[in-house]
Amino acid sequence: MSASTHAPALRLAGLTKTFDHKLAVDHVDLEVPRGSFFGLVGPNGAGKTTSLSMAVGLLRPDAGHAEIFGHDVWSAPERAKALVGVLPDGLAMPERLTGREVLTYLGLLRGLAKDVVARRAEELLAVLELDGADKTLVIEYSTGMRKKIGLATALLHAPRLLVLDEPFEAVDPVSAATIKTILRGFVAGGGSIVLSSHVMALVEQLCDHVAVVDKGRVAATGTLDEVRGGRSLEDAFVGLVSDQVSGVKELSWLSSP
Ligand SMILES: Nc1ncnc2c1ncn2[C@@H]1O[C@H](COP(=O)(O)OP(=O)(O)OP(=O)(O)O)[C@@H](O)[C@H]1O
Repeated sequence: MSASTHAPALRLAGLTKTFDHKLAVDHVDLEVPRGSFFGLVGPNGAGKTTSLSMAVGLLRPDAGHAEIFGHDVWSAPERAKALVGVLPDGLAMPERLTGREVLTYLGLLRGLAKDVVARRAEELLAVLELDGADKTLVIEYSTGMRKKIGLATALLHAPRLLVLDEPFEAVDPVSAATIKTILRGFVAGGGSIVLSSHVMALVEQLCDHVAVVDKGRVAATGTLDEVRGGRSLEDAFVGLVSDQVSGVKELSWLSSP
């Protein structure tokens, strides 16, 4: 499946979503350049997961568009979804299958040849250090193992864009280093990545572009250096969402008498 020549890897235009009269995402515009490693950061409840879910066709927006390499996620879903690998928040997995069975099932569902699925599943399980758990059912996986098998399912069909919601959450440092190497290699090979994270140091380490989302809106976006403006990303982030930080009251009853 080819990607349209000049379009960005991901383009969000006016994406909006309301839940029960509460505006969760408010006219979000965002461009993820091809070949970029793009970090999405924001406070709890800022609208990151909702935006990413709409971006990849998991949640229908109330208004706006999402395009993956120029293919509209809602009017051309087959083209768009062939080009993207997704690690959603709280990924639902077939719990009574082993990791290898999950990969085989999803690979065949994607239309990959049986031998291709078998080879890639073998490599992914080995690289993500899940081969030891090959006989283990997903229901017995730890949270970190679930993240890793989720990442494997996102990579299986060799997408050109990865959209990863908190890929490092609950992942141990050794596995995190492995995942970082895989993701850097993916970008070095011409792929594009959007990931959300609360860990600023990790975003600074990996990403070349960043967007800060706050209260359903994009508060800042650009290259990492543009958004940081000579500060650490954490300081820039806190500066952009500072009304929440300055409003924190001390819990006097926690102090020793
Ligand atoms: N299915 C839903 N039903 C009702 N409200 C929702 C639903 N999903 C999200 N929301 C609300 O939308 C807002 C944005 O939530 P979202 O999960 O997108 O934020 P987030 O930036 O990903 O947060 P976090 O960093 O805590 O994961 C929040 O106020 C949340 O309570």
